[in-house]
Amino acid sequence: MHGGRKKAMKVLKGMMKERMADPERKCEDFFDHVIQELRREKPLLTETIALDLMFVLLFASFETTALALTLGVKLLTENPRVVDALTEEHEAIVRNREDPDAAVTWAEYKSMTFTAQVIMEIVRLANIVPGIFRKALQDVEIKGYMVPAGWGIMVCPPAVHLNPDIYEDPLAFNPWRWQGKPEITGGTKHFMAFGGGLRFCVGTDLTKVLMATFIHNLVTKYRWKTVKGGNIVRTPGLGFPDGFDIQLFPKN
Ligand code: HEM
Repeated sequence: MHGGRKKAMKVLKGMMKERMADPERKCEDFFDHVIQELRREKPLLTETIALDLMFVLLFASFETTALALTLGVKLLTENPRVVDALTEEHEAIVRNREDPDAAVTWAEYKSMTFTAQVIMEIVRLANIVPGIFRKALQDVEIKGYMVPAGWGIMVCPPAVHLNPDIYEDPLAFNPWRWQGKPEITGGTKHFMAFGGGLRFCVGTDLTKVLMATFIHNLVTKYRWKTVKGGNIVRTPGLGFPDGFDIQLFPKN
């Protein structure tokens, strides 16, 4: 991770230098907006902070979604019943389209009831973010323990998501456990894969759309088999030390 960060920072630094040197450049993406801010007389951030921000955002958006999908494909591979139910949902969507090759529409996305349950179940088990940090603003007593004001607190979402008192047979990949439950749009005491409160993940809806679109294409267009890897480590973040390679075959 440390080496990876160094390499990514080098690439970002290079990009920043190149873009800063080109005053004619059009504002095309978020990095350009940050650079525009840096060009102002009194910028809100320094170059170092801007680079850290770009790195953290890349990590928070790309790495999280990719990891969740990797674990998702592994869980689907091990649970063919879930793949069957997903295939049914998505093939019905394609059948109801005028143009079967058209892209997923918003209405179609909103109709993916079972897929939404699968995504909840993937992120519950993935526990991509194993710890969330907060600070006690005042003395708080919890179950007889006093947390003094000013102390740092690490909230541990996996302890909630894998608690058998909250989730029956917690290690089982069972999307049906979410059936009929109201949609969770923020963090709750029992679900905090995207954090909660003021710092609730801003990318939640985006990542759900990305995952649903990926699943849609996977189950309507392909079959697949595992080629290698798939072993999981928690250090404490989720990792695949030997990767997870699959081979895709066109469905028809
Ligand atoms: C499976 C995918 C994802 C998971 C599990 C996830 C998880 C989280 C969690 C737990 C937090 C709260 C951290 C805290 O309270 O300290 C968070 C915050 C955040 N996430 Fe995500 N995230 C995901 C995808 C994304 C995506 C796709 C983006 C951006 C496009 C994103 C951007 C952010 C940002 C900017 C914050 C900080 C919000 C703030 O502090 O106000 N995340 N995420």
